[in-house]
Amino acid sequence: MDVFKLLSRTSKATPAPSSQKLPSSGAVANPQLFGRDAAEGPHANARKSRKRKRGQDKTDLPAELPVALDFFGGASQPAQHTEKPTQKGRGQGTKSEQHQDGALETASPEDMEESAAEEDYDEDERKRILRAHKLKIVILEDYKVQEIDSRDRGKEKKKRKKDKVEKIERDAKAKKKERKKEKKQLFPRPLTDFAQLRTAYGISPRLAENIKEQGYKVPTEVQLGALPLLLSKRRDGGRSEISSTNGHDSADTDVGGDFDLLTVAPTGSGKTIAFLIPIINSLLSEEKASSNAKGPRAVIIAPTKELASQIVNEARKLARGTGIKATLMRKGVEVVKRPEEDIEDDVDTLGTSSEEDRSASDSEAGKRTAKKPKGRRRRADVVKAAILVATPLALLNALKQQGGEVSQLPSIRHLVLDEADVLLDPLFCEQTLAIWTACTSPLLRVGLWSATMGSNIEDLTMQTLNSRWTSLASSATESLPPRHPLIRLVVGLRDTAIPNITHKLIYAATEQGKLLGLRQLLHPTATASSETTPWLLPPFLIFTQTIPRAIALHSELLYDIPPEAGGSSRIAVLHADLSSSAREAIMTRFRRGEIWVLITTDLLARGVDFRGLNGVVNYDVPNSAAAYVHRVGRTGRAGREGGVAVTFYTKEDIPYIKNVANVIRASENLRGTKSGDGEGEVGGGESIKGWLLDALPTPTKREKQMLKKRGVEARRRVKDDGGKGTMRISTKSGYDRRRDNNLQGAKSASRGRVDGGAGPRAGKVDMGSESDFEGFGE
Ligand SMILES: Nc1ncnc2c1ncn2[C@@H]1O[C@H](COP(=O)(O)OP(=O)(O)OP(=O)(O)O)[C@@H](O)[C@H]1O
Repeated sequence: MDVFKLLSRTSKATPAPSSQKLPSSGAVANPQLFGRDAAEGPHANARKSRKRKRGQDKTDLPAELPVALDFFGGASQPAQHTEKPTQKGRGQGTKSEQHQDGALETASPEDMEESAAEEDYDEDERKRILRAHKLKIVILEDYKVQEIDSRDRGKEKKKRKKDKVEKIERDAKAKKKERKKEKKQLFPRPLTDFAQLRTAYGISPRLAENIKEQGYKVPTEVQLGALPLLLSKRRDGGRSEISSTNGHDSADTDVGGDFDLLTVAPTGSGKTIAFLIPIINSLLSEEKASSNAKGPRAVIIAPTKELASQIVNEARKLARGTGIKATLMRKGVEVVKRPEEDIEDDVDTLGTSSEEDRSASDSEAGKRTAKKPKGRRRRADVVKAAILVATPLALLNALKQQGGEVSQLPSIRHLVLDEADVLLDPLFCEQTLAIWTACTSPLLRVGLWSATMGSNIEDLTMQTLNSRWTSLASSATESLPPRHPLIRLVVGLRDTAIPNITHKLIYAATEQGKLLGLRQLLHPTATASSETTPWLLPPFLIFTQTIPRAIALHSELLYDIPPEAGGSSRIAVLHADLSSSAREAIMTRFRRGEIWVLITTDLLARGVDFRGLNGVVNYDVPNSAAAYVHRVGRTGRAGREGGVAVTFYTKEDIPYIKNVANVIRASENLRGTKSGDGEGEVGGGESIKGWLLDALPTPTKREKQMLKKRGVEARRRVKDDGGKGTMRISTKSGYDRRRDNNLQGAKSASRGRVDGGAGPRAGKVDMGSESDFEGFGE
């Protein structure tokens, strides 16, 4: 027996849906992943003693749809995250408290304002809360200290003789190294209630109202840490709201609101509003100072059009009624006004839909580069919105002038790189850095956000900040403002999948095995008793390695959903080769719950928020550990329990599967799984045994790089696989093949009768039997 088969055997069967809470059954009252039971604030005990009101739990809400069908938890209602804000005790005007058991208790509006205003924490309390929520905030690079160092070094050099200079340099290097090792940790006052945004940070009342209308009440970990950091103002002459490791509120730790931020926080943890709220608030205060300011002052870059348009929607909801506008970079729109003679472009090159193809999954398209503009066109509209959201290529194309020079964007004060690690990955890096460099304001503040961030990204960020500053200094006509630090905020364990989902790693041996396994997921009743088959109710996503494989798998499964349940309209494929309008239409239908199974590539692996998604199937193993974290992070969002991530692997994947197995194990450890006994705290199990992890080969650095770049090589040869076709997904639908097989069977049976013999199929047609499939890997 193949030892690797055991990997799937050791995985516990996922509980049947009846006993399981699913992501599609609606929002959870508390979206936090860690430290939920850490009673917070001086009022925590008082609140605890209040009597819990009956019938306040979300589960008591009248359901419009049967739970199993309400995939998106009432997607039509804006306040779907928590309770309806208009209902008494469920939002607006009331404060709800989340207890360990998920029940809610309420407080009066007066209580809420009062407690939020009073809520302050001493240093120990801040530390305790931040640690309970697994938040770590450090100053990565403090340029102010560096500048003082280099000034001192200059003075020393002059004073001492030449032979001592070397020693000074050595000491300086050692000092720098030491500082890097002992990064100064910060303990900002945690945001434990959204009401504090108004009472403690004075955000615009309209913005506060919009947050409330979204139904957000309990801040997630990343919001708990990042919002106070980004909203706090440096208090001149006063004490900082942020204390540092050594407890000194000295000038060098008083970073209030003035720094660049690199944030690593789990998928679905609400990073989008964590960067949008401070931007909108800052734009609103700037607006008062210079109400005539026009054009974008904040740029948000995202790797795909789907994610960019989702961010625009979120921004519009938060900025409703404030006068701040958010817009998506569209074809033919300009960001800076250009002189008439410079207006030229090939409209087709703007916002090209193929940009997302540059993601690892569709990497053949990665060869495409920003096309040079050609031909003349008429003057286009100039973006007037304050917040511009774009994919890197679309924005760069709009900024390119005749001769390839990139126009500058001196008015941009906020630059956000959402999914920063992929934006700074070789595929997008050139474009992203060109945009970053084009933002020439010395007051620019950069935010880099992702669920995964390698140390190479940190290094690249520091390098970019340094080189940008050097070039600003060399071209500045007046003195530059002092440099601000770079801060890093990490929630939980870096590069780990969220702990609230169940992982299943299934050995399928061959491509045929994977198809069989997938069909078992689609028809779970047939295998209800199986120990190794997880339950996976729609809606779910299926990821493949390449576009042709996604298309082929879609054709294969087209008729697998019975007509009574909606048939082929329930299953769709989405990839970067489709037109923008087709992509938008599919996204809308999937969000509405009309499509149940969506087959896609890594195009949808990052950032895209389908709230009630019950699971993710990695039909093809992801190209890296980070890709796994992002793909599976499409389920279990905002703290929802019950999401399932199924990964099929074959013999070809074995050299690389350790990456995935390690991520699963780390995520299960995070969840509180006790090592060795197989029993988890949250109904999970230790699905990857230590000895099996040891048995798996560790991929070399080169293998990892190649995998990231190209995926499993054998799988790319869809047609050219030496005639064996082992990597091929049949493009004939299962239904058509069954019909052909049955026809074949009927013919041979009738031949058998004529011949007087009785072949194996004589007189018997097994409709739908998996053993009748002959098309796998044909
Ligand atoms: N405080 C909150 N309470 C409840 N729901 C929230 C809260 N904050 C955000 N959400 C919801 O959580 C979901 C995920 O948020 P978001 O898309 O910002 O996650 P993310 O951290 O950017 O994830 P990814 O890393 O996958 O991009 C969204 O549906 C959002 O509306």
